[in-house]
Amino acid sequence: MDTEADLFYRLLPKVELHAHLNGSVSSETMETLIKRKPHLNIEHSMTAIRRGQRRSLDECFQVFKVIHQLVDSEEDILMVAKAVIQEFAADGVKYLELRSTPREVTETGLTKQRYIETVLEAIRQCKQEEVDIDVRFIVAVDRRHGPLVAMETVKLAEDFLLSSDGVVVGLDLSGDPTVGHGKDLLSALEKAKNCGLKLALHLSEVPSQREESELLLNLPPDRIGHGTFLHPEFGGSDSLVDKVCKQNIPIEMCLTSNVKGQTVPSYDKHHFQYWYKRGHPCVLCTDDKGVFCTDLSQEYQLAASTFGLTQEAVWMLSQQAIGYTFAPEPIKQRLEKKWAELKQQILQ
Ligand SMILES: CC(C)=CCNc1ncnc2c1ncn2[C@@H]1O[C@H](COP(=O)(O)O)[C@@H](O)[C@H]1O
Ligand SMILES: [Zn+2]
Repeated sequence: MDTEADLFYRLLPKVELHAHLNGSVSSETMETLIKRKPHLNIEHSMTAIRRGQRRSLDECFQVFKVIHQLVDSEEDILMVAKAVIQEFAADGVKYLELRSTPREVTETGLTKQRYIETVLEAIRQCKQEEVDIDVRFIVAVDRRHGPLVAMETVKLAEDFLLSSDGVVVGLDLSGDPTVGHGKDLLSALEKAKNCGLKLALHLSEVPSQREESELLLNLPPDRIGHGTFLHPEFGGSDSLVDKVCKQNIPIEMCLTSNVKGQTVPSYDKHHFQYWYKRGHPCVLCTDDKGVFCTDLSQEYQLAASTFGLTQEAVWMLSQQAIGYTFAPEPIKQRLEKKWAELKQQILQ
């Protein structure tokens, strides 16, 4: 049962800006998928990292391979996307930017175009069913697939930017950070930026990406995912920190993901502290709520208890996130209004 403190975090209106679709599948939905495909012999323990468990980055990426086997048709994607949106709404998320890598699967006839269309259909159905959440979509580029695929994905994202009635807002760069180099993807990312797609890039998620981060920060991205190793105490550099600060680029922080994926040794050592203290734009996110068995309320609660944030400070954190969304100005104003209306009821 929820305690009073839990209730505050659940009722707190929240903005989620860093959520990978296939990493966000809940254990309930996973049960359904596993039952649908018994021949794959997949057990639940292969798709989630539970409380107290830690995995290497490599092992974490193996988990996505398993999930991708379970989610490989239009029917699966529609079900998974609708469930994920409904779960975020039930957790008090009022605005969600969902991201996903379009895939093609020959056996099921899935194409990258249909993949995106199906996610957009899920968003449309949730809106029609009056789920209390505004959802936008960020098309993801998996760095492992190299420059040609990246360019193809950008073209697809550009088409949807023009035809999706404002639902497709940006481009993500993600995938195993130890594979490939950002320099090979620069021209695709530049093209995306030039055509009006906002850029949300995973940056310095692992050590030894200084050179790549310098290059990508020159674009510059509109938001940074993780940015764990940007600052000098974590092996980054003053020049990287300067660039991020001068351009005031918001950083998406995913505490549990970083602790369970072992890029950060413990919650209290998380780089959230470094940036938050400087007054830099920080936004708390889940990354992969299904894989890491968390939700956004829990991430806010963890940040508050670890770093001693008052409820007022937590409220500010969630409200400021509105400013870091890729939503157009009228939507931001609508969200500001919603936060103002809820403030008196929730913040005592
Ligand atoms: C391994 C670990 C600690 C994960 C958290 N950090 C991550 N870093 C980079 N890319 C990611 C991460 N989590 C999810 N992704 C990307 O999101 C994909 C899953 O969601 P989707 O299929 O795009 O819908 C993964 O295959 C991967 O490309
Ligand atoms: Zn991520």
